[in-house]
Amino acid sequence: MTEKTLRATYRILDASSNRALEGLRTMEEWARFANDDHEMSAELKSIRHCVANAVGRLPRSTMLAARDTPGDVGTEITVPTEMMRSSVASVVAAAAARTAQSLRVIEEYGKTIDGQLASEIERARYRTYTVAALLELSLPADDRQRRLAASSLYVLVDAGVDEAAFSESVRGLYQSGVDVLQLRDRSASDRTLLQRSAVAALIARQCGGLFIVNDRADLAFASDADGVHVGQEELPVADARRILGPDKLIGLSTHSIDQARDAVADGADYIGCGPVFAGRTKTFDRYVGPAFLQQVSAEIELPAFAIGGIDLTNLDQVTGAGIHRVAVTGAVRDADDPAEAVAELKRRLGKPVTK
Ligand SMILES: Cc1ncc(COP(=O)(O)OP(=O)(O)O)c(N)n1
Ligand SMILES: Cc1ncsc1CCOP(=O)(O)O
Ligand SMILES: [Mg+2]
Repeated sequence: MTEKTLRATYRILDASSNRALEGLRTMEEWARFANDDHEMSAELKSIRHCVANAVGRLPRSTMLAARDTPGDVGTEITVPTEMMRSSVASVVAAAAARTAQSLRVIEEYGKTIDGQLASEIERARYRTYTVAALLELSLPADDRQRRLAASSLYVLVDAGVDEAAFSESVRGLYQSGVDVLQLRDRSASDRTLLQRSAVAALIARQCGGLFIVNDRADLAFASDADGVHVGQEELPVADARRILGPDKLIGLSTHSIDQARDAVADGADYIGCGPVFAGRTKTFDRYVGPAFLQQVSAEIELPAFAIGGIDLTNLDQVTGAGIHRVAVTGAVRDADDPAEAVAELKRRLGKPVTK
């Protein structure tokens, strides 16, 4: 191994051992000071010492000489969301991932220098997988994802005639059982959409519902909505994610199984599937029908909301295709008693099959 290669290898081993030890310590602090879990704390401390002892087999002066933090280009490479942790669950999850990745790096590059080091690190890595899983499971799931998984009725509304009427309608819909509400209004100005979204986001939090802005990730961000819904021709999921970060919801419209598969690959949190039937709100050249829903139900693990012309007269065709989540507009907007329509839709949908 050339001098240059050896130095680079020690530099990698130095950086990765620091990263692994920091990740283990981050997990250990929660197990110790939040969970008061003696067994988990002791295991994480033991792993940390095993890693330190294994890395101690390497010449420390050589490792330190290879360190060059000012010259580390990686310190300049940032992604918008890496400085964002909206929950302790995401802190612990990030520490667990960072630790596992770093231990794998030490193990692989360590094999070129000291096989005993590599095997000791391998054992530490397997122990880390186990304790990290237990620690993550001890934390409340990110509430937004949990509420999304439990959602079955999603209603799209417009901005209404004024803020007071909009607020009253939104609160009434959540209180009657709507799980997810989306503001979709092409006729409203940005200012109106922002103001309505901020109000709806607040009411959603008060009522335990989710609030989504249609199309506009910027407005979703500015109003602190729970997320954004984008179509195939709008901002790609990855770009919406850069704006909203890892803990907001991004929904994507899908019209084919390939688009649904792409939505999973692109990191969408849920999908809209349609338009299923002809409806009263938006017209299309073609309708996907229940057959597309059957394909999604058979294959796609993301929460999938059927949309397009769905109401109580055809809901059985949706649930019969295996989809127990729907997004509607007219079925509630045009009902004589919207609250009763919501209650009946929820009753007919039952508890969603949590995917
Ligand atoms: C839940 C849900 N599903 C689908 C859509 C349709 O979105 P899109 O295809 O972008 O069309 P517009 O709603 O923007 O006209 C949706 N909004 N919500
Ligand atoms: C926005 C949208 N995208 C596909 S169908 C649709 C309209 C849904 O409204 P309705 O439930 O009244 O058909
Ligand atoms: Mg759209």
